[in-house]
Amino acid sequence: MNRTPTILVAGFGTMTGAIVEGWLRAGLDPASVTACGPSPKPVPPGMRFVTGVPEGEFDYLLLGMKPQKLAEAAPGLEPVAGPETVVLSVLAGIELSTLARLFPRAAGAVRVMPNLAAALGKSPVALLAQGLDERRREEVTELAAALGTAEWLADESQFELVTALAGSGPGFLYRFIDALAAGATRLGLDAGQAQRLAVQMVEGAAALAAQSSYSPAELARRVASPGGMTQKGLDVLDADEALVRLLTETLRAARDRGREMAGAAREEG
Ligand SMILES: NC(=O)C1=CN([C@@H]2O[C@H](COP(=O)(O)OP(=O)(O)OC[C@H]3O[C@@H](n4cnc5c(N)ncnc54)[C@H](O)[C@@H]3O)[C@@H](O)[C@H]2O)C=CC1
Ligand SMILES: O=C(O)[C@@H]1CCC=N1
Repeated sequence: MNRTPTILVAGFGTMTGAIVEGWLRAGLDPASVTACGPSPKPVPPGMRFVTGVPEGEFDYLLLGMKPQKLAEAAPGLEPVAGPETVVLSVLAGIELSTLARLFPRAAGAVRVMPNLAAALGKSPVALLAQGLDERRREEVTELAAALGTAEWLADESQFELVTALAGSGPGFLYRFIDALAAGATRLGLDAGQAQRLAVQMVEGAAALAAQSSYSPAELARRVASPGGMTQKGLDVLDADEALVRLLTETLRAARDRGREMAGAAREEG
């Protein structure tokens, strides 16, 4: 990065905490990050927390409160979002037009959708922007890349679906891991051992999928020896496309809730 940008995090919670952890891990100076909110929160060494809204200008205002709290918080934050400030929002279901309405003087607005693996620099980071010049777009890409893999979207209509996949996705995967362990426990394995085996298996399998030249479908085929055990299990998941149908409905439900929240925020304007 050509400069160390100053960042105000409004709403220092689970997600923005993971983002800041990822940035610090990537070498960002903690003194360049300030967090603010209604009540004091512990922050990493070298970083500042201000109760309320601090004075001054920041290169970025990162919004991290619950989407339903934005309308209440925005008027107090607007004074810090001047013509040099880019608003970054991880808020599910808050559209660029809502951000532009609430922060009309800002240099631009970016929807950023990571997940909690941002803390490890291993999150996909979906991005969609309005009003950014090329220099700020490059800087935003670098800030996102420090958290994992930056992925610019061209079309806001896909954003809630991408949120369901990349943002909510870890929640679904954790449920899957839990279900694997629960299934093994029901079949007789010790619960703690089942959970350890399931987590270690997923860690290795995901790492392999991420670096392999084979697609996940091909990797599954390579695990399943013809006439062997894995194929019998896959047959259960594949019967009537059971798993694909279940996950399509899972993503649809999450996406539709995002659209609902977007509609509610639009109507508040
Ligand atoms: N948890 C996750 O995995 C992900 C969350 N997100 C988004 O991140 C946002 C926050 O979610 P979490 O971190 O899970 O929630 P959280 O409850 O952990 O964090 C929210 C923070 O906002 C603060 N806050 C409340 N009212 C405020 C106000 N008026 N001004 C400033 N700060 C205020 C709270 O004190 C809290 O620290 C949501 O909008 C969500 O859509 C996005 C992607 C993934
Ligand atoms: O559950 C939510 O609404 C947020 C969005 C993605 C992950 N958590």
